[in-house]
Amino acid sequence: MKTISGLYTDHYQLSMAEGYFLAERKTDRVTFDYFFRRNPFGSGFTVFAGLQVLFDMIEEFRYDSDAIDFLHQRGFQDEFLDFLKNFNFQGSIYAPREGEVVFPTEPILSVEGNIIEAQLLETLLLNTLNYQSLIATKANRLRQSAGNRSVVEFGMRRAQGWAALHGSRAAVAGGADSTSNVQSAYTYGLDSSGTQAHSWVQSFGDELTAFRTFAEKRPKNCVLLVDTYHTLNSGVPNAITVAKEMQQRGEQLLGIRLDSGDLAYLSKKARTMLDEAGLHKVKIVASNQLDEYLIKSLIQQGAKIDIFGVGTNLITGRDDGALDGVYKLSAVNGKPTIKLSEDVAKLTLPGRKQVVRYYNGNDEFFADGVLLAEENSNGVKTIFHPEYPDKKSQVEGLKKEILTSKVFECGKALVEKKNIQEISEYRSHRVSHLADEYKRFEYPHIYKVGLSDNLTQLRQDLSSEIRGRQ
Ligand SMILES: Nc1ncnc2c1ncn2[C@@H]1O[C@H](COP(=O)(O)OP(=O)(O)OP(=O)(O)O)[C@@H](O)[C@H]1O
Ligand SMILES: O=P(O)(O)OC[C@H]1O[C@H](OP(=O)(O)OP(=O)(O)O)[C@H](O)[C@@H]1O
Ligand SMILES: O=C(O)c1cccnc1
Repeated sequence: MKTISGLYTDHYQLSMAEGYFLAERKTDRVTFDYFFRRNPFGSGFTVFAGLQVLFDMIEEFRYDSDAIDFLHQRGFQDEFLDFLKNFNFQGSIYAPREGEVVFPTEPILSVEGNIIEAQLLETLLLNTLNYQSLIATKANRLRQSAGNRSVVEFGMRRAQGWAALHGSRAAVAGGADSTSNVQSAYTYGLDSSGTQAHSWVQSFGDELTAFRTFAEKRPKNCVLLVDTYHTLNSGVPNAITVAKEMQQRGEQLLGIRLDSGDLAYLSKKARTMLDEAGLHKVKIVASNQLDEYLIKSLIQQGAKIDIFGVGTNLITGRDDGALDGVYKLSAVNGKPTIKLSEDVAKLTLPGRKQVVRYYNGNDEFFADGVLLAEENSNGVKTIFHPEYPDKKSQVEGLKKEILTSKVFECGKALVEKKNIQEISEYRSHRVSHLADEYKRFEYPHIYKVGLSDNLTQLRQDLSSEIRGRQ
């Protein structure tokens, strides 16, 4: 299958691009903002992920002769197609680092460029950032539940097709330790790991022979699946026999895997049996429709599980099909623009903006302020609720940082590429700056995102001006 990055878009983006070109607007300068309106999974925050993948894809965003022929057949005009032949994105992108903790309403990322290049990027950008941020947020919840135990992503077989390639990467960025997805591990430098399936045991018929053969042929990182016939009567005893044989050869059985039944009960029993056989180092892996709530419950039940394998619920972002991130036009040729809505929550934020993060006295994140780009953040004393401006927070004198900076310019990323481990560490470090109330799974405290006075005023003025014209 040949994919052409420039065609990785919705048809209407190309229709508009052609329209802008033919209307001689190709030099118009615009700003688009990426933001979402609701944290997924009822979370108190979202983990921003996918940025480096987006950069790689933008750097390759081109139209080769096959793409041009294809668009020609679909009725796009020669003049526009000649323009596309030389297309490459030359705009700028402002964003936080991948792995940042982000919140609804704030413009997480802004694209500045000519109207055609900024428009053509929309679908690719939303497709990449929405899905990876969704999965990274889910993985972070699993990480929170699992504490210092390991989490392995097992979901490729249940993913929405090729989404698994990005999903596994986002899972590791969000806090999983490794993945079963070999393609994603290869593409993105992730740790891959795995155990064995029931088919291995079934193919031998005799469980002991199955375990023994696996251990003899693949002694390194050997994990035996113990629930094909009877976990406590045959699986664990046979694994113990093989573990002892391995010990005699100077080898170490890494673990056993439980994949059905009461995982708390079975893991405790299995741990006792392994310990009584002196096999304290053999780890217990558990899988079977796990999620962050089940992992929390298993730990509360005293389950003796060292490694959680999580598939379906992680890679599909259950129970949220998507992060609702959108890409909205906020300025044209230096002039702020707004999209009106009867629903105040859906009014867009006009103009070029910056996001400032404020800290409280305990070095925890206190609130985020959305300011106009030209504002001096030192002059901003108060931020106002985006829907109810009567609600405000004082931010004068608080420690602060500018969250977004220029990260892409003239067709190239400006920031050094981080490996997935570094992205995950950054996420972990940033999450540690959030107070526990925001990390609660049920009804977390709502983090404050406020607008500066100037931005509130600009939004109000523009809305009134446009409504006055209707
Ligand atoms: N101690 C426990 N507390 C809460 N939930 C558990 C516990 N043990 C297992 N579960 C979960 O209960 C669900 C059903 O487990 P069960 O063993 O019935 O699975 P199953 O899919 O029917 O088994 P099989 O794979 O053999 O068909 C799974 O999601 C499993 O993770
Ligand atoms: O349950 P998940 O979180 O999605 O994790 C992945 C599942 O995939 C494998 O099972 P498989 O697909 O072979 O079938 P099974 O569930 O019937 O064991 C594995 O044994 C896990 O049970
Ligand atoms: O390695 C495993 O045990 C594994 C991998 C994918 C799905 N289920 C289990």
